[in-house]
Amino acid sequence: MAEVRARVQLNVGQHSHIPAEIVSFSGLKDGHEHVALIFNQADTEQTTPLIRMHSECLTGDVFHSSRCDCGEQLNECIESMHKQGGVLLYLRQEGRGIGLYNKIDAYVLQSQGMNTYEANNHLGFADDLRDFSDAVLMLKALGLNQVKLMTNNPNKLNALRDAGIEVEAVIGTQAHIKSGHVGNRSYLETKVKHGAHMLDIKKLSKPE
Ligand SMILES: Nc1nc2c(ncn2[C@@H]2O[C@H](COP(=O)(O)OP(=O)(O)OP(=O)(O)O)[C@@H](O)[C@H]2O)c(=O)[nH]1
Ligand SMILES: [Zn+2]
Repeated sequence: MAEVRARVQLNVGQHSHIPAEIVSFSGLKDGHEHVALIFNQADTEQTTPLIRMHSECLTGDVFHSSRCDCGEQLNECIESMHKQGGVLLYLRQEGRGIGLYNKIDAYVLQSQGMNTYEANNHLGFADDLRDFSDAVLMLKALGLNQVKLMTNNPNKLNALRDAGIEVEAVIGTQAHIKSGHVGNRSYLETKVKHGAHMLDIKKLSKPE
């Protein structure tokens, strides 16, 4: 069982204009400082709030790197939750759980032609090391057993359903495509073809 440790107001978003609360927890299992952002008090005011489990991506979330779509997904999520309320779980699972330095090593291999999963495997890691059990503990600590989930990743849906959280709807995020030599098009295509992601592949293969 995890519990809310502290909850405090702050404004977020690209212009610090979106009111939210940040929540810390006690009793999480994996030793990382995961946090929740709550919009419009959705945890107490809504029976089935929109939620997102967002895995940390320093390069994408902070620097808006061309190699992925994480920062754009994060902004899209914050804007949606500003409008309709929601709970954003920001999970400290950098690089699908392999950590930042290993992710940079994987990028080196991707620059040499491997795809994102091959690079992980070449470094001795599974395709995806993430475990969403702390996310489930966070939802339960907030009293949430019934949600709408914002994702394109079927593993996240399965993780919640397996833990007894009722997922009433899955809302995909948009395809945020960046072209060019170190763009994210082939990264997103690989996630669709080999990772069963539910992104619209036609949009990805369409020339700009
Ligand atoms: N190992 C590795 N991790 C990456 C790479 N590109 C992005 N990541 C990480 O992948 C994770 C992406 O997380 P999420 O945004 O939750 O995404 P997702 O599994 O694609 O699912 P949704 O965005 O919910 O559809 C972050 O932890 C990133 O740091 C890469 O090339 N290699
Ligand atoms: Zn990223």
